[in-house]
Amino acid sequence: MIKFEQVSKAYPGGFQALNNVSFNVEPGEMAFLTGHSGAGKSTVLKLISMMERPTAGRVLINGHDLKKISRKQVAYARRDIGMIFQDHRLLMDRTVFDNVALPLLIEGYSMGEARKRVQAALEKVGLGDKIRHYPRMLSGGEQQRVGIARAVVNKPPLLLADEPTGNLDPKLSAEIIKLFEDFNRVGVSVVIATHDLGLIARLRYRTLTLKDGRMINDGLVEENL
Ligand SMILES: Nc1ncnc2c1ncn2[C@@H]1O[C@H](COP(=O)(O)OP(=O)(O)OP(=O)(O)O)[C@@H](O)[C@H]1O
Repeated sequence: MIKFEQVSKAYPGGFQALNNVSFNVEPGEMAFLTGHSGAGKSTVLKLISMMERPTAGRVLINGHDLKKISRKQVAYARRDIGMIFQDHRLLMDRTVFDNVALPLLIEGYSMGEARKRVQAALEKVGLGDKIRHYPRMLSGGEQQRVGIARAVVNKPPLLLADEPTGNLDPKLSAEIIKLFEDFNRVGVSVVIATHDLGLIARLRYRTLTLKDGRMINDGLVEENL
């Protein structure tokens, strides 16, 4: 699903955010990506989602070398990736429906089809009765769920989450992780970047650990601690 081959990334100005990073994520796998602040977690996610390009090495998604995807093709290729952010990035002056429908309407779905799919996505995240609400009427955990519904509404095979539980207490965090597990159980590949080691220690998932831009460990979390 995801393959990094000796990937390095230097940002303009010369800062080396990633140094010779190699790893694979198999189709249907769920993995955590961890490391200290500034270790390079977000950079890995940005390279997968084509928001940044590597300065060396290759990133492959489903066998496609992302270097060969032109800027024009990026939006099309991104449809296979659902992104979830810590700050959820919802449009606060739009309803839950408008927020979740956005990727579908951009893709050209009819309003009728969008309505069906948005309702189904909201039901999967437990918010079937909140379609007409505005995000500010929802709790932080519920807002994060709307962000997840928006990420999954067009059924991408890959979900990338950047600190999805960063603003939530442990109980709500566990509920959000459970949602990712539900999607993973039906075959979606999931990569979650987090520095919450307590959260991942309770779960037995593969953990990729970055330190100063290098991959220092790739295994179950017990091996990392
Ligand atoms: N656009 C950019 N331009 C220059 N430097 C950048 C840019 N984006 C990130 N960096 C630097 O690259 C390094 C890695 O950043 P990255 O966001 O990948 O880390 P992270 O592990 O996700 O950190 P955090 O947990 O704090 O979000 C940091 O030192 C950061 O300052």
